[in-house]
Amino acid sequence: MKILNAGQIRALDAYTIKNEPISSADLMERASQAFVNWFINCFDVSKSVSIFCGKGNNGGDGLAIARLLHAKGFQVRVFVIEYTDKESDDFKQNLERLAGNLQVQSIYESHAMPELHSDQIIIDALLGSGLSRPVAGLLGDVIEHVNGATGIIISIDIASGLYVDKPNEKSDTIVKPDHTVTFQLPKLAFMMPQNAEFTGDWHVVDIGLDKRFIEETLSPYYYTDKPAGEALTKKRGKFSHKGTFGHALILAGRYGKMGAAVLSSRACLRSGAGLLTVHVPECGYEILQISLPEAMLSIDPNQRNITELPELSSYSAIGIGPGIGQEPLTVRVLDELLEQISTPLIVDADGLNILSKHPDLIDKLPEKTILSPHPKEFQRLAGDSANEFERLELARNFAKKHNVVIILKGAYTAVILTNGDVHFNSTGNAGMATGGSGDVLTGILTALLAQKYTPEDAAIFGVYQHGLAGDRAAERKTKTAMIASDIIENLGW
Ligand SMILES: NC(=O)C1=CN([C@@H]2O[C@H](COP(=O)(O)OP(=O)(O)OC[C@H]3O[C@@H](n4cnc5c(N)ncnc54)[C@H](O)[C@@H]3O)[C@@H](O)[C@H]2O)[C@@H](O)CC1
Ligand SMILES: Nc1ncnc2c1ncn2[C@@H]1O[C@H](COP(=O)(O)OP(=O)(O)O)[C@@H](O)[C@H]1O
Ligand SMILES: [K+]
Repeated sequence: MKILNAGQIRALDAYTIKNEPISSADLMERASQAFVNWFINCFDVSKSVSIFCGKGNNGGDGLAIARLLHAKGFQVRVFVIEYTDKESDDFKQNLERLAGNLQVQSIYESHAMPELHSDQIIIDALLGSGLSRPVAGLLGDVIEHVNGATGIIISIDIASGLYVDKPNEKSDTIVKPDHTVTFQLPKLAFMMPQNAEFTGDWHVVDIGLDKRFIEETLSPYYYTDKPAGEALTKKRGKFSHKGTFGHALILAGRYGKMGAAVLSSRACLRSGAGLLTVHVPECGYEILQISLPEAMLSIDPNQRNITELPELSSYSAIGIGPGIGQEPLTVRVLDELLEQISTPLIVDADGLNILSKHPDLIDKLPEKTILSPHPKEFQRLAGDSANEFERLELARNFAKKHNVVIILKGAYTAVILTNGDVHFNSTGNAGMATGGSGDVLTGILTALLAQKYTPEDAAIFGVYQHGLAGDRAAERKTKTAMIASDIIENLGW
């Protein structure tokens, strides 16, 4: 799924109206109907509804939704906020259509806010994708009032006050919805952790905007939903043998951190690698042999740390980093690896921390190396950013400059390709915020690279499957109780 900016969404609306063709009022009706279909799936008529409308098209949606919900038997109150004389045509038309059906209450002043009971559902139709400046005055007071209510809040298209595609100031007044029901495409703002309280759970409803226009509109932002994720699955051929699926090498673990080696290695085998060799310090010998008999070992001469690079010629992909520490001899191993490697590579965890401390090594990264930092590791690698939009730009520039694939981990993990395209992941949950989850991802990615997925596909697909396994684990164990091993146990495609 593509993610478009506010200007492109406007153009998409206009194109659909002109080319379908459909009147703008009918398109609004279709959007409102799509919202109502979602709504009646979630709530029954025992709930009463209060709808707060602005005077643009988002407000127009609110009025149309009021009429449609009223017709379904819901008890509906409609409030129009009189912050301006300017009204959109479709707003006006829907206001007229309400007359006789429902009484509209105007709010002129901040001290005259309606009472909101906890069993009421509040629909926020104040401002949508047309937001052009921070909310102030009466509208701001209405938003504060709505945010102070205890009932469920649902924003139409986007929370009022939230920009579609650029950062808000911390001081901005923005609705804090429990749900956002957004039209046609997810919005860039929803991907940013800083906006979590301004999106709630968000749901995309199809309003029939022009598919070809979406396809042909250039955007660097994509959302890896189920169809996009599943499209990358490679089938295992009937006559395949273990040689078909590559021989992965993982360099991981040191004294006290051997779990990282076990987790990444097990995840690698569970992700379909034909063969796996794990290079570990001597202290890892028994641990690995006993916990993961399917893996072969390459034993470092050093008891506690990785200090020597194994011979690389038999491997088809390499993963390095989980739990390796940053001892000088380990740094040298990474340096030698970068000099010698001729296969796809993923660098994670301490591997990334080493790169941060030795930036000369960044220039040695083979093209399309995958780097998988969490936010802190990325900050060490690329520096500070004022907000998450800026961080994303920093990561896009880093990926382009160094010709690497970056996996910026977190909720909606961003996979950033060497051309700067960003694929936000749709799977995963907060139960994955537990030690070792990242090591599991390293193993998955090493396995996919060994199976000849391109680095781009490996990153998008691996992140998607990692999150999906996390979702299955959360369902079986709960988000609280799940641990990284549960993610591995739920891998499979
Ligand atoms: N035909 C269409 O274009 C469709 C539009 N739809 C709805 O229309 C919305 C976009 O409509 P609009 O472009 O009218 O945008 P809004 O409803 O967000 O309103 C924009 C208006 O508010 C003003 N405004 C912007 N920021 C303000 C602020 N901080 N304080 C006060 N006024 C402010 C603008 O100057 C403009 O007049 C979408 O979010 C969606 O809800 C849907 O009905 C689908 C179809
Ligand atoms: N709230 C969340 N929602 C979705 N995924 C998450 C969330 N928190 C963490 N994750 C995922 O879990 C993994 C954690 O990786 P990382 O921080 O490297 O963990 P560790 O270093 O403990 O292995 C990442 O893939 C990240 O995307
Ligand atoms: K809204």
